[in-house]
Amino acid sequence: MNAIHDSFDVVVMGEILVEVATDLPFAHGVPAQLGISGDALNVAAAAAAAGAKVGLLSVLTDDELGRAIAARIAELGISTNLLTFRRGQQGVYLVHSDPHGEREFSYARSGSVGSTLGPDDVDPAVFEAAGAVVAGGIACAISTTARAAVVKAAGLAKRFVYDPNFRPRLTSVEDATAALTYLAPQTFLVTPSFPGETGALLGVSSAEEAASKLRALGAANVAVTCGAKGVQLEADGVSAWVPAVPAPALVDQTGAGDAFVGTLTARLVLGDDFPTAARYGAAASSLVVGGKGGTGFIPTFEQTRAHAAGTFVAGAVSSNA
Ligand SMILES: O=C(O)C(=O)C[C@H](O)[C@H](O)COP(=O)(O)O
Repeated sequence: MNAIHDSFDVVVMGEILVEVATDLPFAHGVPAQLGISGDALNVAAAAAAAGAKVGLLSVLTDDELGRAIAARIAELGISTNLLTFRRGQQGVYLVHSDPHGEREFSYARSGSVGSTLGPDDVDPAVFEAAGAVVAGGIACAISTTARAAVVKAAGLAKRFVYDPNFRPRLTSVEDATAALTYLAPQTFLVTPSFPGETGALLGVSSAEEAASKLRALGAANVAVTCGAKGVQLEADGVSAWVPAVPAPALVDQTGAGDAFVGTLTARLVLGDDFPTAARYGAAASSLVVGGKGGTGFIPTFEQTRAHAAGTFVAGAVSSNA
């Protein structure tokens, strides 16, 4: 066992993407902003900002670009010890945000180096020791090896957190539902979004029903994110509604769900109870939408705490990309 790896509060796994973000419909082309993102990095950045010691298991290209991405990961306060470098091509995605902050994704990632993540990359010593392990439906969708890596991690983790993150351009409803159903009994926490994922993957029409159905499938705890309204919790045997914290600025919703998951997971591992941790998650998520792209603005925990308490100064939102 490697002592460096023993003490991660949170380990996140998945593919890191180069992000091309634009306000214009793709048909109108540039201008666009370049960033480094992907669900796993967004979650890891939020967890690190929330005070957790975070490791990110991901595969990068063994070249200048891979090293530049690793430098950005370190800058976000995330350990680079779990990164692996291999020959291959870096995955890219384009995100178009409309004036209401809604987004559309398009991908160039088929066969990418990130999708070569596999079970051999999952070191049992690291995953058993972590306070929590976070993985999602995107990792399950990008390749059979990445899905096998998630399954192995779920079997090792003390607290396995699964975000279904259904992406119709990457996977079918059937496969995404199968992954969720298979993994649910091993989860400490599942974080679907309402109404999109809960309708498509669970066939339910309310957040409460989604939580009950996931509990019946074996999930220990559930947090159903309901966008700008709030979060339905079914946790520690108690149902609770956590209202959203209004966003001071709306630029791009990309990464809002991931910021919630990362902050919630970090705060739970650091000892907060579910409603408190979810309130911080909601506050972080409502600040992240003030920046463009998944990691365009990651609030510090001081900013998140102030926002959760209603004392955040709106002018403080600015890009820290
Ligand atoms: O689709 C993918 O593969 C990505 O990883 C792109 C995005 O960075 C996250 O998916 C954003 O997720 P939200 O927090 O739900 O906005």
